[in-house]
Amino acid sequence: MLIQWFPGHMAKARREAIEKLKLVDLVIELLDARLPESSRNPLIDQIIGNKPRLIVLNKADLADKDKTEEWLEYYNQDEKEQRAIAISTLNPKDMQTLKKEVKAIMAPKMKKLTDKGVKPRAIRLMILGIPNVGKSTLINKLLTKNRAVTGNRPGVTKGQQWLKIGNDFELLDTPGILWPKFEDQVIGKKLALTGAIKDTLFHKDEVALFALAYFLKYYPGKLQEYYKIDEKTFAENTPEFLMGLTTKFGFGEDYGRASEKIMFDIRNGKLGPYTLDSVEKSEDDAEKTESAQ
Ligand SMILES: Nc1nc2c(ncn2[C@@H]2O[C@H](COP(=O)(O)OP(=O)(O)OP(=O)(O)O)[C@@H](O)[C@H]2O)c(=O)[nH]1
Repeated sequence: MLIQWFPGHMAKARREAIEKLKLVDLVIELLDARLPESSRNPLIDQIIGNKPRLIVLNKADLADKDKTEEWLEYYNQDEKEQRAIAISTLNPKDMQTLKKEVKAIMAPKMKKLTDKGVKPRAIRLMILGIPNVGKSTLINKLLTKNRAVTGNRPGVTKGQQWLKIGNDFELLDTPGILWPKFEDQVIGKKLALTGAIKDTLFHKDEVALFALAYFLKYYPGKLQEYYKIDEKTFAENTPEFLMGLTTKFGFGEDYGRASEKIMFDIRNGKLGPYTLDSVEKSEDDAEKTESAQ
């Protein structure tokens, strides 16, 4: 579901997310592993506040493994007091890892409750993230067996239901959907390329040119292999390169059609795994923001 975001939608999404947060013990902040920073909502820390959270980089099967490791190291630095894992909803084992992590984060709180004599209860969860990061897929995958709805609990009256995951967890059946970042053109192109925002917000050629420039810089071998091009075909100048590929595809001068094909191929991992955000860049940006304040 792709939404055009306007201030009214953003305010409503924020309000709804905050309402849901009140009902849960822990929030799963779902990100796209191919763009861990660009797929975060700009106000996420404010919205989640001190609520325990597990950052989950989803679609790890489509992302560059080395970069995913770097991102996990970055998010799991001790001083950040947060936990992050990478998963793919295609991998059932990853669902077990996710549950284990949630339990580990919640263990001290749950122990405190049982020490006080409170009967042990299921951990209540919700999933929160921008469009297209895989929220609905994750909900379905977590519920492979024992799909059941529990009644008589907060939330149910608000048109939501708790879904039971075994005996240990209850999950809100509707995820929190937040708006993506769009104040920055580069982030916008990354989001369009991976399908998180409508690619019609940009001219198709713009997104394809951005993608080609990125792959030429970081993953030239993937372009070479998938499009079967030799080194000579690589033009320094990306528009020229796009023109060369259009001819190679047999699309004449239809650069729009070639751009669509390139976007489709990259979005769907045809060229292999890739990551569009880098930890170093993110650290530079954080420093710039701090020094500007
Ligand atoms: N390769 C891959 N694709 C995935 C994974 N998880 C989800 N997807 C795909 O990503 C697309 C979006 O997934 P959804 O579950 O609809 O995402 P969502 O966050 O609920 O999207 P909205 O309803 O727009 O908020 C679908 O085509 C899924 O099949 C994953 O781990 N790997």
